[in-house]
Amino acid sequence: MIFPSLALSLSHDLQTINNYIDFTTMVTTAAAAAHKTQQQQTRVLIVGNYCHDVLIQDNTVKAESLGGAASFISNVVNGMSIPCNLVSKVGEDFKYPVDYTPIVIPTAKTTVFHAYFDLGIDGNGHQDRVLKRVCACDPILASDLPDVRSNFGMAVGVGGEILPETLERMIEMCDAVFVDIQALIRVFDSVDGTVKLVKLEETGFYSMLPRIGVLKASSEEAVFMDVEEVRKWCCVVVTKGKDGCKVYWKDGELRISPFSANQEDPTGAGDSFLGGFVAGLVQGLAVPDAALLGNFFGSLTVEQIGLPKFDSRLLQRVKDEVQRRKMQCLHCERCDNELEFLKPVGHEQFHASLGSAKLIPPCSSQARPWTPSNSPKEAEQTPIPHYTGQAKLLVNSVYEEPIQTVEGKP
Ligand SMILES: Nc1ncnc2c1ncn2[C@@H]1O[C@H](COP(=O)(O)OP(=O)(O)OP(=O)(O)O)[C@@H](O)[C@H]1O
Ligand SMILES: O[C@H]1[C@H](O)[C@@H](O)[C@H](O)[C@@H](O)[C@H]1O
Repeated sequence: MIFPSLALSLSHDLQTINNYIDFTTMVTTAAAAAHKTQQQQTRVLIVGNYCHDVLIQDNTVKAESLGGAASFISNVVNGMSIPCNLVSKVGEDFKYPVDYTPIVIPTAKTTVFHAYFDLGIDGNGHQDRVLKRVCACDPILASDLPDVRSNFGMAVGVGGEILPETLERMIEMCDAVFVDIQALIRVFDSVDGTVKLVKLEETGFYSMLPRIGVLKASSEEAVFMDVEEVRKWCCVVVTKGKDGCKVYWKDGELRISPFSANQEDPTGAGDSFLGGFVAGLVQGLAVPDAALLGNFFGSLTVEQIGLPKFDSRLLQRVKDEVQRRKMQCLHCERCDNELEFLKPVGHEQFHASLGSAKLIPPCSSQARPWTPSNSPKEAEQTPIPHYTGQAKLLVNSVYEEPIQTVEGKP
């Protein structure tokens, strides 16, 4: 049996059959390997440091929470019940309870970012925050990675912790590697840690592009690479905030529709997108459907402050929709081992089904009966001020300590 994501689309909005990709062998191999190990365990390896995020507006700390692309991504991947492995480094000051124990470096502190939401708006809404890395934990070395093969590797550093040797090792040990460009092109002001971006081709990572599967960038980051050049080597996904995303491959490109959202905090939207995208591929979706799942999780993330808490009924519904979609696409299997980049028939319907899942009213802690698997900690809610000053309830089960705020001392 062929891995479902290798299905050939019979879509009516086909561009031309010549657009069919033939260059993503690594992603394809990962999909095939994932299928082989499906009965055992698909391995997703997430590499990037956890961090502590401080959100600041009008000189006031609005919220503090666990951050780092690795935490947002594992939150989505776990939410979709996909097992994964995570390699991260923190200092002894790290107090968040997390699912994947980080490596604790006694001589270093946990990475900390301050995100200023009132410094960088340019009128066109292009830059919605200025980031400062005020503490940096140690880099993740090749020798820190597990000595076991993975199907999907995700290089998702935030503070410069991914070194060229780290990425090299991931390429060696993973069937396909997904990279967030923020792990490659960030540099940090030596005085105040302000995050600046450099051109991808000026980094030590550029020559590795032909050996990675997917490079994801936000539209602000995408201008730091030549998309037309890079798409010759690997698949490029550019996220476009409320406008969804665009997927580029060697001989085609596709815009993937967004989901509507009431944005509270953009932090982690790109990370959750990547988590949803990879979760979709692991589950056997074609690239456009997986990107839709990415948009879906991105839109859920912007609606909450900090690391989002996904409602369990919503997650169940999403898993059901993904299963249904997988079954729907089984009939259009393709015989050669290639990833499907074109929109499979029923893509719009899949978008509508996910959209309606967003309408499920959240489980309220009052409405849910207490059971041993639904512990009091899980139902804990913490008031947190809305960015506009309005009080807002956030489900806050992830943290040992509630999200810290200044005005709304929990
Ligand atoms: N306001 C929004 N409404 C709906 N969906 C959104 C919104 N903002 C982001 N998204 C979804 O999240 C994805 C990622 O968002 P975005 O392009 O802003 O990434 P990003 O700039 O990397 O985010 P961050 O750096 O804050 O994690 C988008 O492709 C989109 O699907
Ligand atoms: O927690 C956030 C998040 O992971 C963002 O994607 C990243 O850009 C920030 O640096 C980090 O503080």
